[in-house]
Amino acid sequence: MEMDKKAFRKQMLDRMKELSKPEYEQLSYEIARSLYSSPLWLQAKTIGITVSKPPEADTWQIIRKAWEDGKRVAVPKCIPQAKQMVFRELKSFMELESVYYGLWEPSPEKTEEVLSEEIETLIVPGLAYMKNGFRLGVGGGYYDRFLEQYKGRTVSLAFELQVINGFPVENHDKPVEMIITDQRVWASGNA
Ligand SMILES: Nc1nc2c(c(=O)[nH]1)N(C=O)[C@@H](CNc1ccc(C(=O)N[C@@H](CCC(=O)O)C(=O)O)cc1)CN2
Ligand SMILES: Nc1ncnc2c1ncn2[C@@H]1O[C@H](COP(=O)(O)OP(=O)(O)OP(=O)(O)O)[C@@H](O)[C@H]1O
Repeated sequence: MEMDKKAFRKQMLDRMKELSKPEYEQLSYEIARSLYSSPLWLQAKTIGITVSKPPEADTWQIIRKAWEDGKRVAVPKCIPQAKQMVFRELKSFMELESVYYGLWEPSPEKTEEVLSEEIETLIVPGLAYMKNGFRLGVGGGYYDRFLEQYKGRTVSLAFELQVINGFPVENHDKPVEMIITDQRVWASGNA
């Protein structure tokens, strides 16, 4: 099972990497525009969001737009020993530091913690999704653990090619309410 997942993650990443830069930019832009018209975006004053690393759909432009719209942006910092995440308020990209795997995280010296209950809409990252909202993440279990106690709304952003028919789901997997792709919005009805 774990080996299956590992090979499957690599396969998904390889498929995402096949997007050309213009495709990546255009599809990311379409996903972002679709998000901006969603109540999950419009109604949230505080959003939780990761800082994307290609080939993940771009979130830098979404963070910028959130600031323009006067939203509070909370970005995760991982605590690897505990496999937990703490969200911290990002007011400038210059508050980011590169910790591992080329991921950008908020610097604890430059940012303040945002509590889970303050996040109204959480944008949940993943590599692959099923139409019913189940997702396969990068494998730390950080989001599955966070979602156990998180009470707000959830949405994932994905290229349509990441939405597939089936993959192994485990007991601890928590579906997202909605998946926004470059082509459509998949609502899970699982809220
Ligand atoms: N852009 C972005 N930021 C993100 C995530 C993401 O998916 N995308 N995350 C989404 O969760 C968190 C970071 N996730 C991580 C997941 C695993 C490992 C890690 O240490 N992996 C180990 C193997 C762990 C395992 O297989 O159980 C390794 O590769 O050695 C690190 C960070 C928070 N930030
Ligand atoms: N709620 C949880 N409690 C304890 N362990 C968990 C929980 N969620 C996940 N795990 C463990 O974390 C590891 C990674 O989980 P999994 O492969 O499901 O992550 P994932 O699908 O990539 O999701 P995520 O985006 O959360 O990392 C597994 O060893 C799993 O057993």
